[in-house]
Amino acid sequence: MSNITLEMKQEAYQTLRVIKETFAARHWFPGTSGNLSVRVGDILDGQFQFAITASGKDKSVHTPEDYLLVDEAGVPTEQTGLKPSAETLIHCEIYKQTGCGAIFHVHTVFNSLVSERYGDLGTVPIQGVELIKAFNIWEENARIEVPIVPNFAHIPSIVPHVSEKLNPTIPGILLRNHGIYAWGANSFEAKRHLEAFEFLFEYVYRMELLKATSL
Ligand SMILES: CSC[C@@H](O)[C@@H](O)C(=O)COP(=O)(O)O
Ligand SMILES: [Zn+2]
Repeated sequence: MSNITLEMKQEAYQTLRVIKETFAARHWFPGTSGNLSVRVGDILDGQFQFAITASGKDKSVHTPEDYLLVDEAGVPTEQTGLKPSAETLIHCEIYKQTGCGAIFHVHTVFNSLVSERYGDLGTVPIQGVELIKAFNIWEENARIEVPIVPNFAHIPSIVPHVSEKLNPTIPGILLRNHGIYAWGANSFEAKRHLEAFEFLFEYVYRMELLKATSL
């Protein structure tokens, strides 16, 4: 599509590169897991493009073949031998539902454990923890519920669950025993949200353990 300039594309790739390096240093991409995307340009009549990590790459290293541009259907918009992330359709759906500007997905032990622990409930309830303010929720003793959707090897089967359970006031969704998708208006906000979720999941895990061991 012609409205994306080379500069816009390069800026998006550079943004992903910096985020990727930062998260890799935290060991947030074990075993090639995780994927990152940023929208490039506006959403016009439901059409948009975003830069996304290529599938199956070692996200702890940089190569000239780490990213590509896709459209709102997840189809590459340029000639490339690269395959977009296997989970591109989840990114497409989140962009469509929220109009956000960046989406980051990581697998961590804490987000996986917590998603499994609360999987049958369908949400992770969290109340009264300061980091909830990172989601722009400022009320006293705020309570949030982070949605959890089932995980399937067949990614298109996950998408309707994301559409159904996505809560526009909570910028993240857990895939059960898989990982989290967090998003924001831009990469700065998506990073803030992801960091807050990870803090809160570790808090929930440790608090449960504390309660269980101090009985
Ligand atoms: C290698 S385990 C992780 C994958 O199955 C998947 O969940 C993931 O997050 C990365 O897939 P990718 O296609 O590289 O974006
Ligand atoms: Zn994943």
